[in-house]
Amino acid sequence: MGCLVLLRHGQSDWNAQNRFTGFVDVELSDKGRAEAEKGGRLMQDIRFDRVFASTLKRAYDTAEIALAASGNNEHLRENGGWTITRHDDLRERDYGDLAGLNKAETAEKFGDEQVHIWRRSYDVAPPGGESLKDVVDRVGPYFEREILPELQAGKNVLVGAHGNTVRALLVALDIHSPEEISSVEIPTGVPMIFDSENGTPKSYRFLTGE
Ligand SMILES: O=C(O)[C@@H](CO)OP(=O)(O)O
Repeated sequence: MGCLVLLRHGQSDWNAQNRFTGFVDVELSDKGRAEAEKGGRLMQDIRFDRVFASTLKRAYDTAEIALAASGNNEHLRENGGWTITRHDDLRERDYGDLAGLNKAETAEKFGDEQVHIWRRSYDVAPPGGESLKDVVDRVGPYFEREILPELQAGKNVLVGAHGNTVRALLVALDIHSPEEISSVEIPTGVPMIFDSENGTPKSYRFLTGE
């Protein structure tokens, strides 16, 4: 079994502004680029065979910055870029009508409880968007079809992901239950390395360098 690392993107401009982002293709902030570099340095011992990312630039930019900073993955450079398999199924949860709104202002308007339900419930979707369960239903099958066979073939795999796609994968892999996942928060730019059992990833730890 190869090694799996999930990497939530570094801080984005809209994370810094506390805005719902979802499918909107925003840039990394300077802090986010620095987080991606630090994450890459912490992965200096891992030589990846395959890299996957969402089609949103904050995810693949983070993966590229981290690969460059790792110093151990030059074989993945191609034509001035990097060999990364990008797919829409790995995008952040669609926040629908909330995309672009400030989270604190939205909580003032609709109440903290309603905003918490939109952000962290398992099966309630924000207006016009996806619930976490919807994300499990698109990320889980993609993982099983495209990523798991690579791990089972002994390949080391990096996935440039998003907060809610990581949370969805932790449910899809049965590492956290739908109840537990509502209180799980994923830090930006910190690699998550998985241990496997019986051919599937079963537990994880954050690589913080501490
Ligand atoms: O806005 C978003 O797309 C996500 C991740 O930044 O937010 P939240 O953590 O509130 O689900």
